Amino acid sequence: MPNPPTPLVIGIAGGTGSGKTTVVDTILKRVGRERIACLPHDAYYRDLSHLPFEERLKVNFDHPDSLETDLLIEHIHRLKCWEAVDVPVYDFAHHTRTSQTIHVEPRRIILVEGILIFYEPALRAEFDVKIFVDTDADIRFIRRLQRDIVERGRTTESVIRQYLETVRPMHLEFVEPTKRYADIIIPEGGLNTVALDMVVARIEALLGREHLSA
Ligand SMILES: Nc1ncnc2c1ncn2[C@@H]1O[C@H](COP(=O)(O)OP(=O)(O)O)[C@@H](O)[C@H]1O
Ligand SMILES: O=c1ccn([C@@H]2O[C@H](COP(=O)(O)O)[C@@H](O)[C@H]2O)c(=O)[nH]1
Repeated sequence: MPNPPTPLVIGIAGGTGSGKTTVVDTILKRVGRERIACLPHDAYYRDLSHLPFEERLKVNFDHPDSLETDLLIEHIHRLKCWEAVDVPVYDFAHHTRTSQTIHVEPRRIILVEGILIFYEPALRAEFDVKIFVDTDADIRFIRRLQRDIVERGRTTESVIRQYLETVRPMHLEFVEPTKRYADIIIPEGGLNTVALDMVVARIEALLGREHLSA
């Protein structure tokens, strides 16, 4: 029996609200969920249940230290060795890790998504393909405002305050500069069908070649 091929690891970065999740969803739909293992960096936010709720609100969630990146790297290594992993489930309304996990089986393609995934060299080195979703800040802010109120239990005032105090300055310091590491930059995110056609075709070509040589 030949050894199974090492999975291909694709990183999808970009600012908050840029359309990363939409890009991931499109790839899952078009390539097939059964062929892809997904790891959102968001799931690896540190648990803040030891802090009173008021203190949690003061945390800078856009600084690289707020995420347990070592655990994400460990999970990528295990998936690359064809071992399953249990991914934490993060609660954005309470800023805590829940007691649940999501069991992720190893697949030929590993998709990793997050605002800061190209920042730390050790994580950046894991990616075979690096994609940056590039969307203007005003559009990203409007999308975030709508999403955080509907899905993350926030008020308009809290979204604006957080954006001005931490999200925007951290984006300029830690996210935007990592665009230079990208192999592919997708303007306007998940509905850019021309760019997504090219990414999907590349993945299909890789999987197809394996199928033919199997
Ligand atoms: N190209 C687009 N045009 C319009 N709305 C979009 C587009 N891409 C994403 N959205 C919407 O914007 C919001 C944020 O997108 P999402 O993919 O979750 O961004 P991210 O994962 O980068 O934070 C979602 O409500 C999504 O439906
Ligand atoms: O407890 C938390 C943890 C994170 N955030 C914010 O989430 C975004 C990243 O998620 P996207 O889906 O890429 O928007 C980041 O900007 C953090 O500020 C939070 O608000 N609360």
